[in-house]
This record gives sequence, C-alpha cells and structure tokens, in this order.
Amino acid sequence: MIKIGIVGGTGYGAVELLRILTQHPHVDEINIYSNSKAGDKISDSYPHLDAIANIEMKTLSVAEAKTNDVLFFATPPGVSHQWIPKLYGTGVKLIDLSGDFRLLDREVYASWYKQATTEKEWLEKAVYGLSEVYTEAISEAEIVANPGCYPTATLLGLLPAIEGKIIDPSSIIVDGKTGVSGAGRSVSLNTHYAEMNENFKVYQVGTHKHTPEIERFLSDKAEADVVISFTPHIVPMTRGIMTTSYTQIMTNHTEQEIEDFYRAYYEHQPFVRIRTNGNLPQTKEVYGSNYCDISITVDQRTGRLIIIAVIDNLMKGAAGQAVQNMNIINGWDQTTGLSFIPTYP
Ligand SMILES: NC(=O)C1=CN([C@@H]2O[C@H](COP(=O)(O)OP(=O)(O)OC[C@H]3O[C@@H](n4cnc5c(N)ncnc54)[C@H](OP(=O)(O)O)[C@@H]3O)[C@@H](O)[C@H]2O)C=CC1
Ligand SMILES: CC(=O)N[C@@H](CCC(=O)OP(=O)(O)O)C(=O)O
Repeated sequence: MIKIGIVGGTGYGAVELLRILTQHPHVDEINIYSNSKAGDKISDSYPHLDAIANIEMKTLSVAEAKTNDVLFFATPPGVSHQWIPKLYGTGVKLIDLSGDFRLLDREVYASWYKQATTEKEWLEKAVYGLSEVYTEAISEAEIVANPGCYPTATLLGLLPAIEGKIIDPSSIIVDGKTGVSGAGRSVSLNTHYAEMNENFKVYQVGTHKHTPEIERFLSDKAEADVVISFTPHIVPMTRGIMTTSYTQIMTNHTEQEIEDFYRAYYEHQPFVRIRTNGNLPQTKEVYGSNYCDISITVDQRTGRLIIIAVIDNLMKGAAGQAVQNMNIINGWDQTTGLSFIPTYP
C-alpha cells in the first residue's frame, strides 16, 4: 500500500485524481496540499466528495512532500519546477501534470509558455509520460512529465503512422477541439457561460504551447525534425478532446491494412481502441474513462490519411494517464484503479 500526495488541491486535475485514487486498491492514504485553502477540507470546496474524501488540506513543504511515496503536481505551469529539484532523490516519485518538464530546451519553453522553467539538467531527468509509448522509461522514472491533453490524443493518433513510415511527417496539420474544463477551474471571461454557450471558438492559432511538445515527440519517432500546424478550438461541452490530423500518405496501403497496422501497434494497450469499418469516435464515447479511441480514414481523392482521436481531457489527458503512469512505476497492471466505463449518454 502506498501514500499519495496531491499538490494544487482545489483544481480540476486534483479532484479527478481524487476520484480515481480514493478507489485505487493500492492507495491507503492521500494527502492534499493547497496553496489557497490549507486548513479547509476538500469537501468544503467540493461537497460531492463529502463522506468520500473529507480530507483536511495542508500547506506543502519539502518535509511534508517527502512523507509520500508518490506526489502529483496538479498545478499551473511555473509551480512544479520550483519544487521538483528539491525533492529529487528523496525516494518520492514525482508526477507532474503541468508542462514544466515536457520540453528539453528552456528557451523553447520560455518562448511558448511566456515564463521560465528549471535548468536543462533537471529537464533531462524527466521521462515523458505517454504511457503506451514510453512504458519502459516510465517504469524507472523518478520524474514523470505527464503529457498535455492535446498532445496525448494527437501523438497516440499519429505515432503509428510515423513509425510505420505511412505518412510524410512534413505534411501534418492538426485541428484540436476541447471541452471547457481544459481551462481549469479558475474563472476567466473566456470561459464564462455566456461567452461559451452556443459558441465555438478558435484560439492561439499557431502559438499554442502544446505545439513544441507534439513536435518534440513526433520528431523523436520520425528521427527528423517535424514541424506541424496546430490549431486549437474550445467547444461548449464540459469534458472531451478531439484531434483531427490531416497527413499525406506515402505508401500504397489500403485503409484496412493501415487499420490492421494500428491495431497491432496497440495490441497490448488496454486503453487504446481502434475503430473499424468507418466508425468514427465521439467524445461522449470516452467520457469519464481513460480510453483513447482512434479512427483512420484514407481519403483516396486527396491521398490523405485523416486520423481522429478522442479522449477525456481530465482522464487520459491528465489525471487518468497520471495514475496509469503511477501503476507502471509500481509494476502494477496499467488498468489498476482505472477501469471506468465511459459515462453514456
Ligand atoms: N484541465 C485539464 O483538462 C488539464 C490540465 N492539465 C494541467 O494540469 C495542471 C492543473 O490543471 P487544472 O487542475 O485544470 O487547473 P486548475 O486551475 O483547475 O487548478 C490548479 C490548482 O493549482 C493551484 N494553484 C494555482 N496557482 C498556484 C500557484 N501559483 N502556486 C501553487 N499552486 C497554485 C490551485 O489550487 P490550490 O490553491 O488548492 O493549491 C489551483 O486550483 C495544469 O498545469 C494544467 O495545464 C493537463 C492536462 C489537462
Ligand atoms: C480550454 C483551454 O484553455 N485548454 C488548455 C488546455 C491545456 C492544458 O490544460 O494545459 P496542459 O495540458 O499543457 O497542462 C489550453 O489550451 O491551454
């Protein structure tokens, strides 16, 4: 049995971690750290957790942090990099849901995040937590950089086609669509009900911070520098991400052959489901679960392979994948504590 700490206690990522970890069979104690509400119970902020997690939140300190076996940072970018170097080597496994450790180059980070992260020596110690792809490295990691929500869906959709040399890596255009909880719980005019309802917004065209993260890991598997066009959109729904990737096919494979290749690529991965016979995934079909559903379509007319991937941004896009990584680190079955059937309708 292990002891868990969650930093950023009153945010959406933390609450989703709690939803999972309160039912995880190997977790017997949960500490919650809050910057704004230490001393309060988490159920004061989230009454739906009353009688499930009436845990009093604490202030984080290095001494406190070290009492945990695994510490999750569910904090905005700019927080975890101040703590993780102080905790490295103490035996606590550190899983960061923010972007602070996802890029190797701090200048690239600064140019996309408009703020600083830690030195390269620390960034190099982090393992990218795309569970299905970097499993072995994650199993030995002390610091896991949990992937961003858009990169999770985009990379799971594109990596088989890149590794199989099915598509031209220089041809990739990605359209992302997210639910509003992707913006976190903090109040902003952008996500105000009246601004969001009956609306469909595009934002950060060509400037979204997930672009260099997607490019880094596509380049890793393409063994060449990959540059993509990525455009995110926000949709009036609570949860869900859909990414649509448009790519140029380089081979004469049929749709069936590519589909079979994808299925073989993810054969032993319990959370990736490949759609068959032109069946296209919808965000509702993964809602509340850790699944990533993927479809591939060969557009004969344009010679393009169109890849659609859906996830729940708070599950496979954040807390679910973070727990999947905790399971990998501890040598447990990846699905432990994560067997949520999607909530439908
Ligand atoms: N929402 C999503 O779908 C996804 C989120 N992520 C990432 O996960 C992280 C958490 O996101 P999410 O939970 O949605 O965000 P929220 O804004 O909902 O929560 C973040 C929490 O962090 C704490 N916090 C805020 N500012 C500071 C600070 N300066 N220092 C320390 N703690 C602070 C606050 O909790 P308290 O005051 O209680 O400490 C806050 O509630 C972010 O980095 C986000 O980018 C990644 C993938 C998807
Ligand atoms: C709607 C909305 O604002 N979504 C967020 C999602 C990114 C996020 O949550 O950040 P990480 O995944 O990098 O940690 C955004 O586009 O910035």
